[in-house]
Parts: sequence; structure tokens; C-alpha cells
Amino acid sequence: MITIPQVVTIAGIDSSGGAGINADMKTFHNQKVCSATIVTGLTAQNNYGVQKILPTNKDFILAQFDSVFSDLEISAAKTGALFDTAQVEGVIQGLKKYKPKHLVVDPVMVAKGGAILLTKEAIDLIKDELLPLAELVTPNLEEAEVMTGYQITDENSLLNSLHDIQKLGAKNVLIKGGHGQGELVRDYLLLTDGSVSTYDSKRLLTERTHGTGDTLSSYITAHLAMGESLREIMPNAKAFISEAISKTIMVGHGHGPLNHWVNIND
Ligand SMILES: Nc1ncnc2c1ncn2[C@@H]1O[C@H](COP(=O)(O)OP(=O)(O)OP(=O)(O)O)[C@@H](O)[C@H]1O
Ligand SMILES: Cc1ncc(CO)c(N)n1
Repeated sequence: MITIPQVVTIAGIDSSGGAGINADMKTFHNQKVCSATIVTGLTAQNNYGVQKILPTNKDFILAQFDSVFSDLEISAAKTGALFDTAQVEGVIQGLKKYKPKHLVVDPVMVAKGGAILLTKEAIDLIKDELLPLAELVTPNLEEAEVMTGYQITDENSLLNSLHDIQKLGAKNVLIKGGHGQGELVRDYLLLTDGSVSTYDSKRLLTERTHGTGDTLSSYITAHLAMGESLREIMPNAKAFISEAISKTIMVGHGHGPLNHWVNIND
């Protein structure tokens, strides 16, 4: 018999296959963990942007929680796109009921192409009630600004943001630098013990970066489920995302999807 870590992604489906649950499941499969899904919505989306959203309702979200958690042995969960306040309430209720050992919150707010995925009320609820449940929250630069209410203009304001987001209740905070500038992409990780580590990689000059955030947070979730620490996971997570961006697959137009077949141990 083979035992495989089991994880769940609580997120939306991307009709073009490159982001959201689709990216999560491909990453989980690549990293050899078994994944369940709690679907928060369907998107009519492609590599140009999001054309339409059909959110699932709170009752159906809770029904999926009951189905998944009454059967599978879930050791880690991650949240991705959540679309309205009632949904966020459902997700918080489900997480409080089933208490997965590890929870990664990816506070997806804006899709590549600029579509706003979350209302202001829902963002407040995420800050007040979802972040305190999270082992790790993974905002990009804009999402960090929305959470704190001030702009990140330099390293000082970035470090302040890390601490201010931790004060909202998340144990560990990762601010991702994909939307920054310069030759390097630098991600900043603040741990519970107050230490800050930075992770650099070469900025790959491509617009084919659909689903980078989902892929990174899924990779981390998979490895938390395997019992690794964030310090152990981060260098490999960065290597994986760089490899998945650089071994370009030509699918669709615009912000094309990543290559989820890569293996950083090759
Ligand atoms: N051009 C790039 N070259 C190398 N690494 C990148 C690049 N863009 C993003 N990354 C890496 O991908 C991960 C996700 O970062 P990013 O800031 O793009 O997140 P995100 O905005 O949440 O993604 P998404 O737009 O998919 O929601 C980070 O680890 C970041 O360092
Ligand atoms: C469904 C969905 N979730 C997350 C993102 C962000 O990558 C997206 N574009 N679409």
C-alpha cells in the first residue's frame, strides 16, 4: 500500500487551464500529492483576461467541505480566488470546522489582465477572519498594499508591510516580487520568530506568467503536507517556479500558462 499526502485547494476554475484550481492540481500532481477541490467559482477566462465569473454559493461551499473532509485525510489546505463575502464566510466556517493542519492563504485579488476578483467587503473579512487561521499568507506587491492600506515604495515600506500583515494574524508572511522591477525577482518571507529571509531569482523576461502565484502557493502547500518547514521549502519553490516559467510551452496568446511538467531534480 502507498500512502500519499492529501491536500485540498479552495479556489476557482480557469476555463483556459492555466491558473486557479487548474494550476494548483497540476502542481500537486507534479509534486506527487493527492488533491481534492472545493470550487469557489467558475471563470470564463483565457490568457487575455477574465471574461465572466460564476461564483458558487455558501451552502455549496460548505457541502463540498463536508464531502471532502468526511472522507479524505487532508493534511494541508490552500485558498485561492474567493469572489464575495458570503463565500468567504463559508470558507472560514468550513476551515474552523475541519481545522486542516496547514493552511496557506493566497489572497488573490486581481487576475493578470487586471480583472478585480474580490469585493472590498470580502477583502475586509479575509483580513479580519481568514488571515488569523493561516500558517502562511502569500500576497503579491499590490495585494500587500491593499491589505495594509499603504504603498510599497522601497525596501523599508516592504519590511513594514510584512510586519503589519503578520499583525493581522497570519503566522508567516511571504510577499512575492513578481510584479516588481529590476533584474532580480525577490520574494520576502517573515517567519513567526520575526526573522526575514529573501529569495532571489533571475527575472525572466516573458509575459507568459499565467498562474505563477497559484503555482508557487500550491508547491508550498504540497511540501507543508509532506512535513517540511518553510525554510526548507522556499529555495525549491523558487527553483520550481523559475523552471516552470523558463521552459516555455506555447499555449494560447497573451499571458500564456506555465510548464507544469518540469522537474527541478533533473
Ligand atoms: N518574470 C518572472 N521571473 C521569475 N520569477 C517570477 C517572475 N514573475 C513571477 N515570478 C515568481 O513567481 C512567483 C509568483 O509571483 P507573482 O508576484 O507573480 O505572484 P502573483 O501576482 O500572485 O501571481 P498571479 O499573477 O499568477 O496571481 C514568485 O515566487 C515570483 O518570484
Ligand atoms: C480562477 C483564478 N484563480 C486565480 C487566478 C490568479 O492567477 C486566476 N487568474 N483565475
